[in-house]
Amino acid sequence: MAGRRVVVFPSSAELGPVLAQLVTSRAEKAITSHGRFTLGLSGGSLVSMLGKELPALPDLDCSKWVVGFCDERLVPFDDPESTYGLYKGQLFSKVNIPDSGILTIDSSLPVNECAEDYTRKLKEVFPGDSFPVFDLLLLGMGPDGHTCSLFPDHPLLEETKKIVAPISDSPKPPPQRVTMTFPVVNSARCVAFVSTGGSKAPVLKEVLEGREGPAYPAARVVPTNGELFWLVDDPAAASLTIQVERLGSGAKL
Ligand SMILES: O=C1O[C@H](COP(=O)(O)O)[C@@H](O)[C@H](O)[C@H]1O
Repeated sequence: MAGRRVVVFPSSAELGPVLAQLVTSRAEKAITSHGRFTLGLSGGSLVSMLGKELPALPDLDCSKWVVGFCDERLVPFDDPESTYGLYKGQLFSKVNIPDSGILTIDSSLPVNECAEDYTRKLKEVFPGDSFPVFDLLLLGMGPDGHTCSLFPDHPLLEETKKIVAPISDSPKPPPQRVTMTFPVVNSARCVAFVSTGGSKAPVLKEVLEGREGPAYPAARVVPTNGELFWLVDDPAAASLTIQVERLGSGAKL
């Protein structure tokens, strides 16, 4: 791992613009080095933050972006729980990512086939790699320490072969989902968690400062060769005792 950076902002209002800057700086670097930018998106609170910050950037050009989903809920795209559906309304409709560059699940399939179909789509985009190497993955973390749809104590935490796994018993609704596995997450060139709000404070402390017993899913995100950022706000960071960086909205990562 290139080193973990824990960066604390006064609030999500200051965090958002720096997250957008991180995305565009890694996009520029990737396009210069290999002609395209591969980005994995998570759902939850990230959707509205990215939907607010990215379209507001002047001259944002997403024509060379390829976007996948770190996890997705198996519901129709017009269901309010659909991560793709939410991004479509709040982000994709406002920026110029080509439709062919948005890797969606086929939500009409049963969950196992949906995971296989999404695996095939990822393999087409990353031919030759045993696990896809995304330029940037944006992750969230639930108050239970889950990330993607990798939940505490679930057998999927031990998955080492699959790129995408189905889950039918998600403790957080909806129960059927597909998720990238840890080998994919930990192969990325850069991973950034975004965690805001006081409800995340207890688990953030456990994840970043360690605890007895099995590691929370979010604590298992340790990119083999990539960068790892934790971008958090003051309420989420309230219980931390480790050294952190404190930045404001004009910062560059
Ligand atoms: O269910 C999910 O939750 C996590 C965390 O969401 P947040 O709203 O607490 O940030 C999210 O990262 C994941 O993509 C989603 O499916």
